[in-house]
Amino acid sequence: MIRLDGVHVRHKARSGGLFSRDAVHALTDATMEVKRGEIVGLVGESGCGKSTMARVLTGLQRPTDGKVLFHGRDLWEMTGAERRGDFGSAVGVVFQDPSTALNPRLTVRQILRDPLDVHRRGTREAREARVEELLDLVGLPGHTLEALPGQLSGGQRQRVAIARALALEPELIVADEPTSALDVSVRAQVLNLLVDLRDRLGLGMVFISHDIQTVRYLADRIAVLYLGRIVEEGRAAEVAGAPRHPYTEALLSATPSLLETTERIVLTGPVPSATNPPPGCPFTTRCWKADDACATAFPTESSGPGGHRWHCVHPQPTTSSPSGDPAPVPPARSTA
Ligand SMILES: Nc1ncnc2c1ncn2[C@@H]1O[C@H](COP(=O)(O)OP(=O)(O)OP(=O)(O)O)[C@@H](O)[C@H]1O
Repeated sequence: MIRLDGVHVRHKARSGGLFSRDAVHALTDATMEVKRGEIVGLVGESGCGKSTMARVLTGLQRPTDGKVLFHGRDLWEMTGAERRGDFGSAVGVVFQDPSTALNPRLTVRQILRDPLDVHRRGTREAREARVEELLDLVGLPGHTLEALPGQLSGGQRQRVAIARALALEPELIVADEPTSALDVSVRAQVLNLLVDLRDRLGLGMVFISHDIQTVRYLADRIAVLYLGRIVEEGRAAEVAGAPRHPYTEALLSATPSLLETTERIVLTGPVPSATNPPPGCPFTTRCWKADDACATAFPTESSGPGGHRWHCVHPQPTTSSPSGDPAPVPPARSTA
């Protein structure tokens, strides 16, 4: 449905309010695709390029290089009207914080009707019927329609935001950390709702999170981002059950599940600056396996079964089954 082909996003770096000659490499050579009915999880630490990827996928950010193909058509060769119209209605976005994403002065009815009015969808009666259908889709009771966002709980507000994203019957939903601002008690409900909507509507979905254990629970495929690069990508069972990139293993060990006995890998130091990143593997400065071979050039792509691919000179051995079973306990280590 949608494919990024060698996408780069670079920004001009600023220092002290002035633009410098340096570039911020927010995304480098990103290639990935999302099929209909599939949930792709994007994971990585803060600043690794997740939101940039979301902006590229939703047409809000034009790549500096590379292509965004929607059903094979180059998004940036479409006219502005096509991009806003056909593409704009085919992609829905759910943001992290529903408190700031919803206009506090509009009722839920007005919030849900707004995209239908802007895109002139059907008659007035048809739009009203669609608004009620949307509320039903996300499991909210009818009286919610007359409420203001401030009168709803965080979980209910996020359901409204999801309903709004569905208003124009999109093919793709991009959800940028949609549960991070919510109470722990309602997170699972919102995650279940997203999976349920994918199943019922056959949507493609990109789910962005810094928490690989959450992503593993609902995604079909996972792409792991580090300093603007996709360092590993594949089916969730392989990436989370038998990771090949040390960074993926470190992310997995950071939030171990109750069933797993994998020892925690402590990554020391921050993610390096995205301004003029080093030519080699971006993970070199924090990797316990790094040697001179890692510092010279970005590792070429290696691949395994099911489209599993990774960029690492010293990949993790394939020790565990890709069924998601726990990997054997690795030796204790730290990058300190
Ligand atoms: N408009 C911009 N101008 C300059 N640099 C930018 C701009 N937007 C993003 N960046 C930089 O690009 C890199 C990737 O940012 P991005 O927001 O995509 O990361 P992220 O993984 O979403 O982080 P977070 O989880 O904190 O939102 C960061 O180094 C960020 O500082």
